[in-house]
Amino acid sequence: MTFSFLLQSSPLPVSPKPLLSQNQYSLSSLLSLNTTQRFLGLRTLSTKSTPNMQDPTSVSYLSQREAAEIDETLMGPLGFSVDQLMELAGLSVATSVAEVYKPSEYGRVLTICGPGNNGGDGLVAARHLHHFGYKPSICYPKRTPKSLYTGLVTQLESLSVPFVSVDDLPEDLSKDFDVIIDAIFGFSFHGAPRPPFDDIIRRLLSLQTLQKRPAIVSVDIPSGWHVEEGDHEGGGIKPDMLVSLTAPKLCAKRFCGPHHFLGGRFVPPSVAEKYKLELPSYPGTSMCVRIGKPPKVDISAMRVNYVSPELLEDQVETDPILQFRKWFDEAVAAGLRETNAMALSTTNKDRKPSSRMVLLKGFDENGFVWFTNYESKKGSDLSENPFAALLFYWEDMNRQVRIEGPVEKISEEESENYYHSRPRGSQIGAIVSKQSSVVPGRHVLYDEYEELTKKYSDGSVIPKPKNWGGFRLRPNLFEFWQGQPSRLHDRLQYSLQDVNGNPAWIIRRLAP
Ligand SMILES: NC(=O)C1=CN([C@@H]2O[C@H](COP(=O)(O)OP(=O)(O)OC[C@H]3O[C@@H](n4cnc5c(N)ncnc54)[C@H](OP(=O)(O)O)[C@@H]3O)[C@@H](O)[C@H]2O)[C@@H](O)CC1
Ligand SMILES: Cc1cc2nc3c(=O)[nH]c(=O)nc-3n(C[C@H](O)[C@H](O)[C@H](O)COP(=O)(O)O)c2cc1C
Ligand SMILES: Cc1ncc(COP(=O)(O)O)c(C=O)c1O
Ligand SMILES: [K+]
Repeated sequence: MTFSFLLQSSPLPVSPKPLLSQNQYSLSSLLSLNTTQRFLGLRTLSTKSTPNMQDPTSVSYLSQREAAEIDETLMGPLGFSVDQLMELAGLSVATSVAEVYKPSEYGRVLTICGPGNNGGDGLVAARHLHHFGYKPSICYPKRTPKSLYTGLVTQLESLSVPFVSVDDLPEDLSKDFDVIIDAIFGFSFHGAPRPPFDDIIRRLLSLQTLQKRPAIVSVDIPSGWHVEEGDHEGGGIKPDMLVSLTAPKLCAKRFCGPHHFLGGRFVPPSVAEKYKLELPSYPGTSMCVRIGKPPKVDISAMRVNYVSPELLEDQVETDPILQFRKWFDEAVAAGLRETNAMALSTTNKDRKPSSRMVLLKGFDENGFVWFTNYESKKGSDLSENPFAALLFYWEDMNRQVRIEGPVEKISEEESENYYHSRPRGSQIGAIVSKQSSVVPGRHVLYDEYEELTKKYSDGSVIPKPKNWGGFRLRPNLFEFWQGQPSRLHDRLQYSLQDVNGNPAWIIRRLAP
């Protein structure tokens, strides 16, 4: 089964999801699942899970001369070719755009390309955006007859990306485009814009008075701005996004739009040292990094309109465990992070509820298993009221699964087996953590951790604490939720009922 999920979302940053192909859930295969999850955790922690926001005051800015010098150094002694740098610069622009403006909402992208390398970056960005699912158009009035540029044009033509002449550009650019990429002038701009770019920049300026207008993304320099002094007279374009390449130029200090990104992940340490460049580190494998504060958002206006395939009664499995397995498989195949993370809700004897995330470590017809400290808050709740609710939310698939039922401890043997399959550090962590109790400070945990690490450095077996082990929830209720437009979601509930003296799963559709 293939999926085409459309998220119509507000323009918030999204994270590229790493792919994995882990597909085992029996208790016997817990070790491999665990390893994959740890690997993912590490990878994604260093990529996008923690937004990499930079303090703009800690970033260095380049003068026009320095920018040109770095360019010459890269393409001279450092052995880069202009094609290479342009490819990486254009890719950075495309990935920055994709971080903020989703193709489902901002598909129609006009790239306006100037005569120099800034224009070349625009051509490359348009090609990548095409492959990312956008519908780019290009306006490239002063073509450079060099093979690098004619090659880029040929590549775009082979993708049927339309080229629009200045005369054919609508006077009002707001109707036909959702994003306009300003790749007109870069750091070699000087003086006042000459035709036809003066008129194009005027059209970009006239957009500013409109309420609904395309987002303007400037490559390296907002075109028309002085490379060092920026929009010092205040009459220039006000881009929504600036993608600085290599390092921000001095004019970027005057950029006050919501999205400032850095791209051009190719600066070698020698260049960074020579020009005393203080630059943010790129997260994970990303080609861009946000500089500056995240944009202010209106929380009340944050919403996603879900668009997904229908979930119909005659398509689902009659056994909810099989249906869960199907959705779990699909979530894993889609590369979702921590597919096995679930919210666990418990109540205490006073009927007060409490929720937290735990990791699912196995499921089958006997139930759903997770591991924890039996003396934790959740452990104490479950001893007072052995019923719980589990909740999975697979955001990228517009899916939610609710599972409810009675809970019991799993056997000591099962807990022992799982405990010893965990990384030794986590085994020691479980001994150190008197989970849910008050700790006077971090050092208390770390001191004991260090001590035990030394004690078990010979590789000997780390004994499982008596109070650590698994719980199993035996489901009597499932609900599979698939988000749909206008909040008319599909909800199929499975409840375990007695039918002629036999337990049977009854499927009912619930109102959204
Ligand atoms: N590591 C790096 O550094 C990397 C740099 N990269 C990219 O290169 C960009 C710099 O490129 P660049 O040097 O080709 O200059 P750029 O600004 O695109 O245009 C110059 C053209 O504009 C023209 N022009 C000038 N003023 C004008 C005016 N008033 N009105 C009209 N035209 C005017 C000028 O003509 P001229 O005045 O010389 O006759 C010339 O044709 C940089 O910003 C970044 O985007 C990345 O690709 C890779 C890594
Ligand atoms: C994604 C995620 C997975 C977690 N998995 C577990 C887990 O499997 N077992 C566990 O004891 N705590 C896990 N935790 C920590 C719990 O959420 C919680 O902080 C801890 O168990 C204490 O909860 P309690 O005081 O309500 O008992 C996880 C946290 C997150 C965010
Ligand atoms: C406190 C605690 N215990 C247990 C787990 C489950 O970890 P593992 O996959 O190593 O069993 C987690 C996971 O986040 C956790 O935070
Ligand atoms: K530009």
